[in-house]
Amino acid sequence: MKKNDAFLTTCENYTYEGLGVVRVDGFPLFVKGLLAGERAWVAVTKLKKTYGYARIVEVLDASPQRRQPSCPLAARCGGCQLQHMSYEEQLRFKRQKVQDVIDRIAQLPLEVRPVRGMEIPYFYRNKAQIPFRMEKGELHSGFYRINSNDIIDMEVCAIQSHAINAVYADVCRLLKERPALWEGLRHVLIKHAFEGKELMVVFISRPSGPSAWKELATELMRLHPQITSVLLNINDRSDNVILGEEEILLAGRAYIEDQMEGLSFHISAKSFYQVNPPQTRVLYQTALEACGLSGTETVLDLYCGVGTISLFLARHAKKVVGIEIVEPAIRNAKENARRNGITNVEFICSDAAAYARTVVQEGIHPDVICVDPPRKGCAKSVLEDIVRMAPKRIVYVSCDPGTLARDLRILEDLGYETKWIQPVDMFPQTHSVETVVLLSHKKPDSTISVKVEFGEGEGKVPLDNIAKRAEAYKPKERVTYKMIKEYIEAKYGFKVHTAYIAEIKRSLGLPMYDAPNAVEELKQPRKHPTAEKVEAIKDALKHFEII
Ligand SMILES: C[S@@+](CC[C@H](N)C(=O)[O-])C[C@H]1O[C@@H](n2cnc3c(N)ncnc32)[C@H](O)[C@@H]1O
Repeated sequence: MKKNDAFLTTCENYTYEGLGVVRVDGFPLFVKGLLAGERAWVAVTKLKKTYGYARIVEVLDASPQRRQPSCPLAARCGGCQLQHMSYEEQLRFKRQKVQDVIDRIAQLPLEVRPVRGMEIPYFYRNKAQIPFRMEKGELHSGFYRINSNDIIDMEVCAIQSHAINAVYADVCRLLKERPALWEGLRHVLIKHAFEGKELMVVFISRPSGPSAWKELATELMRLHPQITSVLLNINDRSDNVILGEEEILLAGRAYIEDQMEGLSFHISAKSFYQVNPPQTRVLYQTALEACGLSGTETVLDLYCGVGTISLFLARHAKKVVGIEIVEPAIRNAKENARRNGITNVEFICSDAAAYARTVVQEGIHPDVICVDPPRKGCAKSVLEDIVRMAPKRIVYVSCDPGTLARDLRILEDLGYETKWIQPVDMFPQTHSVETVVLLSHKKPDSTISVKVEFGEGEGKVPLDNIAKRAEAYKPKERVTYKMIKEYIEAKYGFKVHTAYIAEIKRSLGLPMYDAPNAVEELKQPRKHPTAEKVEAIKDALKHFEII
């Protein structure tokens, strides 16, 4: 087989990212836009040792699940990957995606429940982060082209809320009239509180005086009275981190206010808030069901963001403690508790791992532990400390099935049994899926291998041992850039530059080693990795247990 060879073949199923999978004499080819069951002519575009990529030349038998994408940019934009699939097929694909990792990585004999989908799977996003760039004297904005850093000019997005689309249109128009602001502009972030009917606009720029921005903010608020917060965020970093440290309030207040299920929330520019409001209710309802609260339980909510799940659960529990690493999010969470008159909740700004360690050392045993970590999942030490706390239930909310499956395997081995797995579609039209899992203590006759008593004396583990064990989890082998590059090439089929790996490591605050071929001065400005490469590098860093 070689590049451009064409084959008549039938699509069997999908990859993790939703590409169609065909086999030619057993050799797998991944085809963008091809649906399961479709017979098509495909032409090879790229070949690797064990797999390849192909493009559709002609679909002969189109699937009844094929749809005309409602967004004209769908084929080029990296934002949505599944607009060519009916929504029913998207849900089927997502369930299978979770099932595959449960079978393969978690190795659990469990059937994943059907995905809880939404009624109208468009215009649902309450947050847009749009890159802006000046090129050849013109201002461009939109989304990144698939596998690239190029911007595709976008006017309307099919998954952002209508209000965000309307504000974005005026932001573009007003910016085009003010070329003095173009040079430093990097991104515009727009957040929309659906129930609160408020909007926040954040201009993210290199260092820039606020006066011209203030004038723009005033004009924007005049056009859209629902905008109650306009900020200038200063970001002079050279990596892919979107928001900088410094924030200047241009107009209104520094947060917006939203409501959900009778609770009200303050959301600031930097705090995490679920992006699909109708489905957030479904997600939290599912988490509540998993917690099985009767009103007498103490609950630990690790990775709590602005405290939404904590406050949601507090109405059904005796006490909830929420842990979050981002300081402004914890400030919002405390304010949210106060404003909602909820007194049985406490919020603590801490790294989840450090807090879990303290709870174990103090011998506290919450009845239920809920975790909702970022995509990288929970560190192994967090899972072990959770098990040491011996809760009756663990509720795991996850936005990455791969890391979820890895963590479920660890918890299973430590004595916690997965009871059910419920995916919820928080991101229609994209290949991402959220999942809620209930785990509970295995029956008394089964072994819990890490439940130990701490302290001095026979049969007890001295507290010093914890630190020693934590040390043992650090990667033992010095992982080289070459190993990271080889892993990425084998898994993703593309190469990444050493400088990109270094950039991501730096942005994550990881230790840097001397690069033997580093140069003092660059001949040309350094390029930045595409979003896809950033993900691949982070995945490799996770694989080698560097993060
Ligand atoms: C997926 S969000 C969940 C937020 C919240 N549960 C919600 O539904 O809105 C993950 C949160 O974990 C926080 N986080 C990331 N790393 C953390 C760490 N090491 N310790 C504590 N919180 C962390 C992030 O800031 C983010 O708010």
